[in-house]
Amino acid sequence: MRENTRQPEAAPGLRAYGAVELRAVTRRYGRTVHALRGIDLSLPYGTFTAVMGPSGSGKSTFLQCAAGLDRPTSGSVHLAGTDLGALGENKLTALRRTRLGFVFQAFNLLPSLTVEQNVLLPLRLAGHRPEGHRAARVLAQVGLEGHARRRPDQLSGGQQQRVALARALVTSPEVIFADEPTGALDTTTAAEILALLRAAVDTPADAAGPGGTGATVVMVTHDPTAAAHADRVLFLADGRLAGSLERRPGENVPQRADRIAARMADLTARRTGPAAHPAPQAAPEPVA
Ligand SMILES: Nc1ncnc2c1ncn2[C@@H]1O[C@H](COP(=O)(O)OP(=O)(O)OP(=O)(O)O)[C@@H](O)[C@H]1O
Repeated sequence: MRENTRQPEAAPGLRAYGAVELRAVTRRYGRTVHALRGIDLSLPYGTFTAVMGPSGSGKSTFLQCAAGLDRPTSGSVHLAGTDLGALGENKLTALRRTRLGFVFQAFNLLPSLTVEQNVLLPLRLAGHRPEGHRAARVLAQVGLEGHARRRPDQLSGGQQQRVALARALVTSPEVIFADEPTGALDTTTAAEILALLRAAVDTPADAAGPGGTGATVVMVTHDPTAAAHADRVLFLADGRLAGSLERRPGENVPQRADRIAARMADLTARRTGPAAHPAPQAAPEPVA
């Protein structure tokens, strides 16, 4: 079900390229709003990256451009080796449907469809015959065995987000883009969803990446605890990368969340405090 644009499986040199690569990406709205001012990054296969930043810093714009939902004003985006700028709308849509997964804050399930039908929707839209066993596999993966015939309004919020995650996983996507996936959930349920995203990255059996890595996850969040589940947190400020934090070996989620919250507080203070004039120019840490 992959497109021809996909790179050969397990080509050793492929690992030299990221699953998500942005080069000098800018996005302007009209003449005056510079939502992204030149983003360069490479996210390795089988990694979990969180993107944080103050309100208006460009997180959603970044996610939209990285996921091929929006086109940059300048610069290039490569997903798993495919240059999105070289694709017309039809090919871009096909790539999104077959090689990417999406999870949103509002779940975005179709209320009139059963859980199984919702999960199989990406396969249907991609023109494949939906196979019940694939829905059963991903529903088991997210802990929803036995719920296939229910409708979304018969499920809790956490269960609905599990369905959305199963729907994102059903095509074994190379990259999963998540926009505030825990924003509408309580703390315990949020932790469960984050553990499932983490598992999608850590489970080679899902074989989404070349050489059998798990999925690559890119998640926008406001929540330091959610970001603490990622391998790396990227910080955006005023449309630029303003540093990153790496996961430290042996550090637990609360400790990491504290570090992330401190960095966010620092970014926000630079923006709003007396030192915020002129606009912050934090020296970006190099992003591999
Ligand atoms: N369609 C649009 N037209 C004009 N300006 C826009 C549009 N979308 C976003 N912007 C502007 O671009 C900048 C970045 O917005 P973006 O939504 O990417 O930020 P964000 O970090 O996701 O914010 P938030 O955390 O509040 O959701 C903001 O100044 C915003 O007002």
